[in-house]
Amino acid sequence: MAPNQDSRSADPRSVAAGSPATGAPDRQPLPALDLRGLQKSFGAKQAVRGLQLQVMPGRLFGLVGPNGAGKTTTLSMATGLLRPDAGSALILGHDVWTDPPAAKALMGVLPDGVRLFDRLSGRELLRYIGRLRQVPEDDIEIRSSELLAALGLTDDADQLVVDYSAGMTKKIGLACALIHAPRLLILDEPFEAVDPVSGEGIRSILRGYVASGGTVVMSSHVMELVENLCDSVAVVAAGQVLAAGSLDEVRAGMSLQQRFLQLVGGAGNVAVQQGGEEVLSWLRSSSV
Ligand SMILES: Nc1ncnc2c1ncn2[C@@H]1O[C@H](COP(=O)(O)OP(=O)(O)OP(=O)(O)O)[C@@H](O)[C@H]1O
Repeated sequence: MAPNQDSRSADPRSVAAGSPATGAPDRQPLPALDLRGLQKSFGAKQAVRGLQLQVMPGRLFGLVGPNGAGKTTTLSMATGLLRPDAGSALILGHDVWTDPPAAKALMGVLPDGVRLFDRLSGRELLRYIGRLRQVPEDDIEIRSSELLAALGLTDDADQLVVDYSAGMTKKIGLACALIHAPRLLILDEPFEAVDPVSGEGIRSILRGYVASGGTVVMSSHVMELVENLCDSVAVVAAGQVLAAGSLDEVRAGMSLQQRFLQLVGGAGNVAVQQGGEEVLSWLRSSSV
């Protein structure tokens, strides 16, 4: 499904000031996602520390980082689910926190631990979200059927979402994020719990979406997946961006996995040695 082209061309802020040389308007695109100095603490824990990130339109952008790095907290602030302590989040120039209707109309969101109206069937849920997003009734039916088919959910469309498996729940959440053909998709771990066949279907949907002008920002722990799917990436640790740019810039001649371990500090052999001491030695069969 192509992103909503009408709203894109209608956005007056997508045209910058006139060019002094030609008098013609510059077509400098606004970032699809612009995170400026985001901060969030939970008690004494600083989860996100002045995080800066820009994602330009047409990117398939991967956000990677170790557990507890602040990815979900960042994406929650970027999508209006969690209020930042400081900083701002702009979607194609619209501030998520001062102009939520405009910003939210432009994005589709798959949050962490999707909380859906699970007493509806998959098809009913899509109809509900479609209406909420003001999609015309006829389009809702057509889009719902296409999304259910593309995600392998047609046979389960009339089953209650509460009875869906984890992977099916992830897929119906993704369908909900797509139904209004947003211009930016923000997806927290979209491939988690999804089987390989469905995963291929999702990759194909995301590639097609980006090829038609959409932008995807997705978090993942799977480096190979990010490396094969994304064209740009940011490595986040301790609530800050350690590196961001095109995949090749960030990889710097290594695999993404190697570069990730270099940036965040590999813990691969911690079970063998720590300060020269063998740790977890009691787990080794020779010690039993
Ligand atoms: N609601 C909360 N209350 C208290 N602490 C929180 C809360 N949400 C997140 N944190 C803390 O903030 C930090 C960042 O968490 P976050 O979930 O954003 O990390 P993450 O990068 O998404 O991790 P993972 O890869 O494990 O999903 C962690 O230390 C976490 O314990």
